Amino acid sequence: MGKVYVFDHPLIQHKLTYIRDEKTGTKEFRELVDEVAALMAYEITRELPTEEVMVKTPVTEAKSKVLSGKKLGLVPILRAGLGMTDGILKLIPAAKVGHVGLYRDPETLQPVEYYVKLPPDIEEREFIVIDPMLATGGSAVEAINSLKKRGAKNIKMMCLIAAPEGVELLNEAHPDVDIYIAGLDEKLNEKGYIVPGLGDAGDRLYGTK
Ligand SMILES: O=P(O)(O)OC[C@H]1O[C@H](OP(=O)(O)OP(=O)(O)O)[C@H](O)[C@@H]1O
Ligand SMILES: O=c1cc[nH]c(=O)[nH]1
Ligand SMILES: [Mg+2]
Repeated sequence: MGKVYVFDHPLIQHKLTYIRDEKTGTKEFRELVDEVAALMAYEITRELPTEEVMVKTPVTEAKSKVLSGKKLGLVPILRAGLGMTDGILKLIPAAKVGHVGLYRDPETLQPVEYYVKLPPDIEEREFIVIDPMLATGGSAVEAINSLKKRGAKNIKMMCLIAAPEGVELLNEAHPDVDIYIAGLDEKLNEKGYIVPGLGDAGDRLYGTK
């Protein structure tokens, strides 16, 4: 069974409150999503392997650690996942970025795939799939199906807000995938929106309706 981590860091929780607030406009919403994504990336990368190198300081030579060159791939689910990508890249600028384009059919709530482009070396790469919203879980399951079909073996899922229904579906479909969340909410409403949630993440990021 995949592990589920809910980040209770005060800065993440503080910013998430303003992301949820309906009074927060597009510009501030985008900035806050970017900031929370960076803070989450800081927590997620805690276990990255390091190696010792020698460095010459102005005082002496010393052994010091650097990241040991693990191949990382970020995979935002279009559109809304794009809103978190730059924040993560600020901390991990060498990560490659793939894209999976999916939209959720408003009637059936089923994901419809329209685009996939991934970086090379899929089998050795560690992927982080990014989407602010894990609602029914259908989009995340489909995006990860798409990655696995192309050879991906090591995948994490990162989202701002999840519904219990989405966590359960993702855990069932992909028990090897750990899930990282800023807020685990109460439920879905009859239209498949997360309650209390933040509304439609894509629309709030890009000012569409
Ligand atoms: O867990 P699910 O029930 O599948 O719902 C979550 C999906 O819905 C939203 O995307 P949307 O379909 O609105 O596309 P968009 O990002 O282009 O707005 C969201 O960004 C997720 O991808
Ligand atoms: O609450 C939700 C559910 C799906 N997609 C969103 O953007 N918001
Ligand atoms: Mg949307």
